[in-house]
Amino acid sequence: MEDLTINERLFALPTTAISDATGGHTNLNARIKPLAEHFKIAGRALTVRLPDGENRAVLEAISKAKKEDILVIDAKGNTNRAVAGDFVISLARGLGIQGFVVDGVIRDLAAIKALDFPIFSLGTTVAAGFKNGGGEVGVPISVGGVTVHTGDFIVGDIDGVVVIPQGEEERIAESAEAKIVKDEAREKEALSNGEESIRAYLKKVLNTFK
Ligand SMILES: O=C([O-])CC(=O)C(=O)O
Repeated sequence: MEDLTINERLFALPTTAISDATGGHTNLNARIKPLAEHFKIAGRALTVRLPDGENRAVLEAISKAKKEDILVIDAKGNTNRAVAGDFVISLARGLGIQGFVVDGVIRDLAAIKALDFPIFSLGTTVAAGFKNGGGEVGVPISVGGVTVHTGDFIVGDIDGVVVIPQGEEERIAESAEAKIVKDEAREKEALSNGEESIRAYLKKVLNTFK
């Protein structure tokens, strides 16, 4: 694994293994889902806190983001007003932003799918957000029931989104990688020989919990 960067290592890991490594305490609420099944992200958070129904601060965040950042947007669970549509998403994509995680909704889903830009959100709506201003970029936020700081590591895939607090990523990657090796060995043991090995595996596990 020495040759891979931490981004590459975490990108290669399923969120489920990362959740096992973190203890599952920093997984976003399951309502925040990828808008296409193949969407996958792994990178640093840049946080955005929006006033209810507003979205102008998303532009400020796009202008401040570094390449490969993931915008993590606290829209307070508002499902009536979009934090972005295909135009704003195109701006983000054009500047090398990796994806959005939104405790709220976006719009123009068909065009966004065509852009193949990964978004994890509560879903979609038709109405644009208000543009009166307000909101903050880079402050601690609460998204999907989890506190997120700028610089925390975010990984998202078909199962959902996990947060790794900044500084924990090496330890969590190592632990998740080890878990995968262990799970593979367990699967091999249980499934190698049909019913016989399945029964033997179940017997062993159930006995350890007696
Ligand atoms: O203007 C907005 O609020 C979002 C929008 O429609 C777009 O980005 O295309």
